[in-house]
Amino acid sequence: MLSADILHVLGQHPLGLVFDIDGTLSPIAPTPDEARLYPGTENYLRQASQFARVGILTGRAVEDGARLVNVENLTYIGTHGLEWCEGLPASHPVKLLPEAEPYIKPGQQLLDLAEQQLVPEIPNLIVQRKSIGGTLHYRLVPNPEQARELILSTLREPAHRLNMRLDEGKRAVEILAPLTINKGIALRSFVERFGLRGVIFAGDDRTDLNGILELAHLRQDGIAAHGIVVQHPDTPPALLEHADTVVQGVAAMVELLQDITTNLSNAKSLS
Ligand SMILES: O=P(O)(O)OC[C@H]1O[C@H](O[C@H]2O[C@H](CO)[C@@H](O)[C@H](O)[C@H]2O)[C@H](O)[C@@H](O)[C@@H]1O
Repeated sequence: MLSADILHVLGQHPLGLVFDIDGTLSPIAPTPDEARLYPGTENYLRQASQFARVGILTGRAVEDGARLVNVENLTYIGTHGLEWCEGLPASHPVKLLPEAEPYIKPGQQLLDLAEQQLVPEIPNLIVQRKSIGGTLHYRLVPNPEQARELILSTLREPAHRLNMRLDEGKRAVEILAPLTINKGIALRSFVERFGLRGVIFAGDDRTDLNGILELAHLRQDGIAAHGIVVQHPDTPPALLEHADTVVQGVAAMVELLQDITTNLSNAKSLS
């Protein structure tokens, strides 16, 4: 059953629904390429897009996130807010924010360095390249904690020199542009771009905290906003603290998405 607050948000027009992918709509998989949407998710997203603006807000590159979701007529926002695509990239242009462009080359240099120095040393390390920077995945390496330390110690100085930023994700080190753009700023841009009066955002990890925190600012601006956190054993406590709704795992998140879609569809048929 949907809470009164979610029902209130769903009653707003125009309405936005924004989702993280990994850990939210897709269970965490051993490698990024093995990740799949939870069964049924594509259909619910497709249905929801008939009644609301649906956004996919991910740390993956747009091309990669869109390959995984593969639903037309959604807004794909990738690389933690740096690239946007209105629809699937096969038929719509991917736009990189202009302020991110100076960081393409330094990001490539750091990833080249990782491939030269870290890949030969760390068995099963995955280097995932994005338009800006990328991610080093150490989930499958024999000694993950040792690998994490080696990655950070090898890249810290070059990252500083090249004016890039390192951060950490789930069994991963992220190479990022030193920009203040994050999922919170991207979420606000999405709301403003479509003049939304209501928005629901769902996420599960530390990069999603910026999105969840931005909802309070949107509420101050008169937008009905609701944050859903998908809880896993390693969910950062700050996310749970600021959530409006907490669901247990991806299956429960997709069940909630189904309820939201059904509600929107019923409301439409009554109007
Ligand atoms: O901030 P997010 O939008 O959640 O993106 C963070 C990273 O998510 C993906 O990696 C994670 O999921 C993989 C598939 O389940 C898993 O194998 C990996 O260990 C996780 O870190 C994605 O591949 C990265 O590009 C994102 O940066």
